[in-house]
Amino acid sequence: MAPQRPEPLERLLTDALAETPPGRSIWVALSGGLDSSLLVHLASHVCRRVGRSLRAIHIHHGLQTAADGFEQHCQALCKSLDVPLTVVRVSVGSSDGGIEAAARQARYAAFYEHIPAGDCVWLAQHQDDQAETLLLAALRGSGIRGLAGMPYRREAQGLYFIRPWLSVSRKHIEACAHALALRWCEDPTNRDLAIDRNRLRHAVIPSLENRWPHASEALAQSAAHAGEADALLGEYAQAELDTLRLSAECIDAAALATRSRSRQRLLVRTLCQQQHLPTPPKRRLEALLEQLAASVDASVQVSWPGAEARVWRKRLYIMAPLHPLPQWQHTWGGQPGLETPLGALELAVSTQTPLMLRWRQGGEVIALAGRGRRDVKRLLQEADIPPWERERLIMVMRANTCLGVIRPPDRVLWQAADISITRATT
Ligand SMILES: Nc1ncnc2c1ncn2[C@@H]1O[C@H](COP(=O)(O)OP(=O)(O)OP(=O)(O)O)[C@@H](O)[C@H]1O
Repeated sequence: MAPQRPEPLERLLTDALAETPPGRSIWVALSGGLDSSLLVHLASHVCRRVGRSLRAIHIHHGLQTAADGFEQHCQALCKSLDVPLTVVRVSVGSSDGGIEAAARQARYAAFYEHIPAGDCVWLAQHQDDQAETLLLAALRGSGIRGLAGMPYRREAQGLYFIRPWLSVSRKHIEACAHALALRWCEDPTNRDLAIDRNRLRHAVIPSLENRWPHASEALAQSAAHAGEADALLGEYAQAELDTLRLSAECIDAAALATRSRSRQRLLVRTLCQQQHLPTPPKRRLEALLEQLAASVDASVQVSWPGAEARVWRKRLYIMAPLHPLPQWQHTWGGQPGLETPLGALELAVSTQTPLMLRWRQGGEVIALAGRGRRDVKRLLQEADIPPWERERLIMVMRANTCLGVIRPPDRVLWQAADISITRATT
């Protein structure tokens, strides 16, 4: 392997710095493997040169006996570079995707918990990792989002994740590490061919490269094209959803039903992504689309893990699954921040006598200013509140008199003439 100079890799780090908000720290996600060990090494030079704050974070998964050795290596490396290191021990639970996916989940949860919002995390994945990710997605039958592989830059839960070396080959990184006589830890599981990614890395891709020497580069390039197409579709879908939106909660199902099937699929998936909900599996999605044009009175519900969709009065609602409500009622002195099963009630009311809060039971009547005594049921129908929400309203009661109807956490639907319920923030 011909030794490589590190300058091109350092230049990519300088480019990545431009993507990092000024005044915020950069954190190298340091596994202790070759790539991230080289990343923290070169990042320490680049950041020192331009006076940016650099830190490293190592997640100790505790999954293998070698894990302690990884931590010691990270400690020694960061000490030699004078880079502050945070080590987080996590316990890896179970996941449908196997132990690898569970470790990844635990790792990201640790990033979100231990890195301040607004900071930037640098990951050491490179072109060959991207090629593997694309092939894995294709073998799962993924759509364009999966085929886009890993993004260069992504924002999640207030953190910025950047992969500065996504366009660099593994060979180049390895040659640089050797040229610098760098030390790193070899993960013994990297050789385990029972793991899909390892099989691609050690058996499938080398065989492809025998015939097509630039196979990894070409696959990574395809992922980049798919990423661009995905982003573009996202922009179109976003603009179209804006025209279909009827309120913060729903879009026009009748208008959606007039679009082509492929457009409907894109719009429903984008709607889910906007709400940070999982997208429906193929069959569930088709079942939902079949029912988009249901009659006004029909009430359609299609569920999938982590989300559900409802069509009601020709409107499409997509939401997190509604869990059954527990038995609950509570005495309220009128102060904001009262914890309810649906979150903290951010409302206040000045009252001499304590009020009782409870779920709607039916039969409540409220005396409204200028409108007299009204059935809450009738008011809910007139206000077009969807049926599933009608059961999740909080009634403000004094003895048997209904004084207010609240949609948690802070929307007062109606209040009686002799009371004033206000938002705590105003
Ligand atoms: N235990 C960990 N602690 C902190 N960051 C990690 C850890 N494991 C992985 N990462 C980050 O996620 C990236 C991708 O993980 P992956 O498992 O593909 O890498 P690796 O082969 O373990 O390590 P390397 O990329 O350093 O050779 C790593 O480059 C690293 O930046």
